[in-house]
Amino acid sequence: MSERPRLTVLSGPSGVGKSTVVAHMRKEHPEVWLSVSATTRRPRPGERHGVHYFFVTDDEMDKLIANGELLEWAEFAGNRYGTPRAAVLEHLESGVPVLLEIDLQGARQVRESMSEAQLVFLAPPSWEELVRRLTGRGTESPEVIERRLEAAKIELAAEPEFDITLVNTSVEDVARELLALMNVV
Ligand SMILES: Nc1ncnc2c1ncn2[C@@H]1O[C@H](COP(=O)(O)OP(=O)(O)OP(=O)(O)O)[C@@H](O)[C@H]1O
Ligand SMILES: Nc1nc2c(ncn2[C@@H]2O[C@H](COP(=O)(O)O)[C@@H](O)[C@H]2O)c(=O)[nH]1
Repeated sequence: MSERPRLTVLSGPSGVGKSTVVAHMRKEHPEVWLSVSATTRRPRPGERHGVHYFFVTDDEMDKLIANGELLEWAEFAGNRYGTPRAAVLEHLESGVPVLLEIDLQGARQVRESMSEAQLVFLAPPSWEELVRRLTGRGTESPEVIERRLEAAKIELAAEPEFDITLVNTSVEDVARELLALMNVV
């Protein structure tokens, strides 16, 4: 019987490059299963329901929370986000390496409920580069960027809570390091 893999959580400030790194990693290693979160945020152009997120209404999110269907959930910059519990547990049970890409509040909840999880913090090379990336992505209004940068200050201060920090200078390097941490390569 294969050993149950560890759950890996990837967190870090908005715009640091989490999705970019994960997409790069999964191009070469599609066997890594990335949890699809539920969110009340509106889809960005190109985002698809069930692929990037499950886009839900406030009422639907209320029900997911009330029914205990989320492993963790948090409010981030004006929207709610949560990880569907059942799919995560099923994939771990079947021996698949599982990755969650979630915020600091979610990472803290996972640490409480699944102590075997490894928590990885993705840090920017500098504050200026983080601002450049978040602004340069062009997906958020100036007001939302401001909220996300306020959250980023709190997230950066929480870095010591994580098991390991990777600095996202090179997408390729970080993707390789993450795969090694997940025992995939
Ligand atoms: N190593 C890198 N060097 C330069 N630009 C990068 C790097 N990694 C990511 N980027 C760019 O930074 C921007 C933000 O990346 P991405 O959307 O992956 O961030 P994120 O951490 O997933 O953000 P969020 O938490 O808001 O979803 C994108 O435009 C991406 O192309
Ligand atoms: N606690 C959770 N945080 C999540 C989840 N899914 C995504 N996120 C985090 O939210 C912010 C914003 O994401 P965006 O797609 O709107 O840019 C980012 O830090 C994500 O990692 C989740 O299920 N739970």
